[in-house]
Amino acid sequence: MRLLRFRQRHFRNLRSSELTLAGGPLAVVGANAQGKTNLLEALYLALGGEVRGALSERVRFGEREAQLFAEAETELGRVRFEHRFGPAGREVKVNEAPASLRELAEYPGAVWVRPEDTALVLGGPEERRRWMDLLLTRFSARYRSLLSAYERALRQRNALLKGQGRLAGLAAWNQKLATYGSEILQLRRRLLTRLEPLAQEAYRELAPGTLELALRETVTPEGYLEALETHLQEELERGATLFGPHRDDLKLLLNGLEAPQFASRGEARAIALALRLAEHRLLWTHHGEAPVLLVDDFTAELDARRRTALLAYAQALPQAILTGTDPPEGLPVVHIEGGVWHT
Ligand SMILES: Nc1ncnc2c1ncn2[C@@H]1O[C@H](COP(=O)(O)OP(=O)(O)OP(=O)(O)O)[C@@H](O)[C@H]1O
Repeated sequence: MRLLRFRQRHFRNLRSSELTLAGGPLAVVGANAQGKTNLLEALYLALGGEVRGALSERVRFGEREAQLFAEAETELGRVRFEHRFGPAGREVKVNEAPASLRELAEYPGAVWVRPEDTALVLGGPEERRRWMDLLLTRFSARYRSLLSAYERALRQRNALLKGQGRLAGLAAWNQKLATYGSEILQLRRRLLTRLEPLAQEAYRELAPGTLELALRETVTPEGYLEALETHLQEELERGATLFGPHRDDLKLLLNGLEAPQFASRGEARAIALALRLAEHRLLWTHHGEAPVLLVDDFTAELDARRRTALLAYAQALPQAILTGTDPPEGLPVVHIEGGVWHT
């Protein structure tokens, strides 16, 4: 997939309205706080990406609504994406017709690599769960529905465990939770089988050492219902559901050691980068065409070997956009200052 044209209005500090893009790698260069991250975030959202926090925060201070527009070339032909967001919510159109996030997932979109990704390694289990969940929703519309059905059932069951309702209703919620939860576990297992070799390969290219990925599950799909029934007393005491995908974690082992506890910052950055590149490769295989690779602050915490490997990967893609305070050698450059860009 290749982004050909991008337009924006009132997105954070961005002032220029239009950017025309060629294929291959491109560097966006500027001093701190000039809008490099904002531009990448805008491109990511324009191509269907999902971000944390309210979209209304992305509207320029003092304005009511922001608009993003992207025209891309895909194997299915030219596609035009339009987004409007503000206090009234988000409106998405694909080729002028209203569309849902679910429909956006039919395109390769973009993968966004950021310094904050180290939280995938050094942060808590919820960071890694969220990453797996977001990735799975890009492959499977069913996963998206399962996840929201599971979360709804979990809230209801937890309310009963906290004494807000009649316990007689618990059996029905156990059944629902076990049905949705088991399928979620199966889909996560399938994801991991495909993801692990890709992450290992990516890590080998970036740094010495061996990376392993595994799920840390609180319950198996087969034993789910029984676990809910047999641990009821403990769950009543704690007022929460203690088993299921909402409690699981993605185990990251570097040379056999738990990375969240033992990895250095540089190693954590390399592991996080390997996870993102694995995500990119997996989406590429799934769609049969590469997502646009967006790399924010490409020099951040990467040593020379890692930078070279990342640059080599980016240069071989149909399109990659990298930001930094200094231009990487040999790449076409767009300069950005005070939200205004120029080539
Ligand atoms: N909703 C908004 N409206 C207007 N300006 C905003 C909004 N949100 C963020 N900004 C401003 O955008 C500016 C640029 O931020 P951005 O993160 O893109 O910088 P950057 O070029 O990536 O810098 P760095 O190199 O420091 O990471 C910041 O000064 C920030 O205050």
